[in-house]
Amino acid sequence: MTTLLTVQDLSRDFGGVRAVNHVDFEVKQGEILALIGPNGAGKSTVLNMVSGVIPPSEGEIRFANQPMTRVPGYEYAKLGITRTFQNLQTFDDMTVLENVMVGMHTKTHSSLFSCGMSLTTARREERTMQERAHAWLEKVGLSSLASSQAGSLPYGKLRLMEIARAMVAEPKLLLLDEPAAGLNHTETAEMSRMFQEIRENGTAILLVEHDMDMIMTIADRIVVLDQGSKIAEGTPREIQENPRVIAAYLGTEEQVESRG
Ligand SMILES: Nc1ncnc2c1ncn2[C@@H]1O[C@H](COP(=O)(O)OP(=O)(O)OP(=O)(O)O)[C@@H](O)[C@H]1O
Repeated sequence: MTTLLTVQDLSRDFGGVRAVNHVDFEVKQGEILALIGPNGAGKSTVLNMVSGVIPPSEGEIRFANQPMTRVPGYEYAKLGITRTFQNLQTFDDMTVLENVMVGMHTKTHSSLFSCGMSLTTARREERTMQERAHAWLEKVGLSSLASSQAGSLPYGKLRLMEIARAMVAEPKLLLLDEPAAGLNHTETAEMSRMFQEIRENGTAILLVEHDMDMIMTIADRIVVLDQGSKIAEGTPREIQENPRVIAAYLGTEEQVESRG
């Protein structure tokens, strides 16, 4: 499988705190890679660097063989990386459809006035955008709520809306920060199925998540961080059996053994 994303020797300091410490991993085309670890392990910081929200202190990020360190954050969607956030980033006063269409601004031409586009072309582009947004709303099961105000939607549905918004840009790599947070069991299972479908359609996923059932069901590979450093990498089965990972989650190895 071709490598899509390469993270090499990546570190990030916040003042005197080293949040991420010399981390390496790769995401291959069309795979789901999960980034897990106890609270404060550095997962969101890695995701924020990979999505261009914050720069690394050291190290390199390459996407489709291109160094990303100097690429501004707003260019990422155009290059094929989109993301969702741990804390929802929605526009409550806009409709669900409009919220999803926001994800397509990088795919369309600039405004009618700035580029002198003809009205017919602009209308055609708007129609195409609407059709694509509707198609994604259907895939995430929100078609019937397209005209509802986003602010009126329950939390679980807003999470689905965010995924539709990230997917309308047709990314090669989708970054997800705790997509199952606050969802019930049924919603999490539905979301897991959707991620598998997204992978089958060729988009790779880098996922930060605490829900181990979801991770173990959908991840092809897992990278484990603890206190900023990578402590393990492997298949879900390898990770479940790794003593260093068990120790990081539950305390010391001795404690784990004594629990029997
Ligand atoms: N903007 C910031 N300023 C200062 N310290 C920060 C900042 N962001 C993160 N940190 C620190 O960096 C470390 C890693 O945080 P990060 O949020 O990346 O961990 P995480 O693995 O995503 O945790 P969680 O699972 O609790 O979300 C923590 O010690 C955190 O307090």
